[in-house]
Amino acid sequence: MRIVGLTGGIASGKSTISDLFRSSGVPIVDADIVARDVVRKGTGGWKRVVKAFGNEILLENGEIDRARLGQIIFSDPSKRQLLNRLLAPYISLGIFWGVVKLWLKGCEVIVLDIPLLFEAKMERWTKPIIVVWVDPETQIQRLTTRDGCSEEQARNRINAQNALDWKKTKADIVIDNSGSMEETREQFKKVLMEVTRPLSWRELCLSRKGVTWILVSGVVAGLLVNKHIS
Ligand SMILES: CC(C)(COP(=O)(O)OP(=O)(O)OC[C@H]1O[C@@H](n2cnc3c(N)ncnc32)[C@H](O)[C@@H]1O)[C@@H](O)C(=O)NCCC(=O)NCCS
Ligand SMILES: Nc1ncnc2c1ncn2[C@@H]1O[C@H](COP(=O)(O)OP(=O)(O)OP(=O)(O)O)[C@@H](O)[C@H]1O
Repeated sequence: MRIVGLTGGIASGKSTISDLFRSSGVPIVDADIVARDVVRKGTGGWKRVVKAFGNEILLENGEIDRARLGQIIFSDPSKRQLLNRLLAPYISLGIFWGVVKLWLKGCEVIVLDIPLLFEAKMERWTKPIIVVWVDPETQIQRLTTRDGCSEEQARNRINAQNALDWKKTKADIVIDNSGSMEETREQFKKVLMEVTRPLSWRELCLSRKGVTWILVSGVVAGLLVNKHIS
């Protein structure tokens, strides 16, 4: 199985690239969705977050007020570290289950869309690593437009992550998403070809097909040896 890492900065275009993968038939495990699921009302993650941040981060229906929690953690690094510490085990487990489910289905190439891939030190589990990059002005402009936040809020959010230029140096593949969607789609075509090239032996051995093949070969070899001895 090939586990491709997809990361970047906030509003650099990860979801946009994820959507292109999905519509090309490549399944995605989306860490933002996992992170939402693990804090649904009544879950273990929800209890931990409410205990640490108090009832003032709850909406009337008892769900977490994400906008409120976002304001708190993106303006206070110690609170952000606390939230990250509280949720990291739940998010990692959720991502792991996402991978297991796709493995059981027999998927051979999957993409993990993880904004904090490097920060959470998960990059060692993925190859290749794709970084979606944008220039700083475009990033601020897209973030303020999409989330309706001020430039200062946008900068706080950007600074809450490792620098995008640094992430770019750690990438196997860089998608420059600073231009038009058309330009991004053109780059994506090449990336898709690279990502869906035939699996290496190692990747094949890790896939469901490979594991089944190894098990069947082992059993057949065992039977033959047994027959030969007796
Ligand atoms: C703070 C929260 C409630 C804000 O929710 P909101 O719906 O406004 O944003 P959303 O979850 O869609 O995240 C948007 C983007 O913010 C960035 N981001 C989210 N959490 C963090 C964080 N702890 N540190 C740095 N950047 C973050 C990511 O780029 C993400 O794609 C939420 O982001 C959250 O629970 N974050 C902690 C969990 C986490 O680490 N998520 C990232 C998954 S790896
Ligand atoms: N090439 C592009 N041209 C114009 N707008 C774009 C382009 N790529 C993405 N956008 C827009 O920029 C915004 C951010 O993109 P997207 O949501 O894909 O980023 P993201 O990295 O997934 O964000 P987050 O980190 O918050 O999850 C969205 O409003 C999206 O429609």
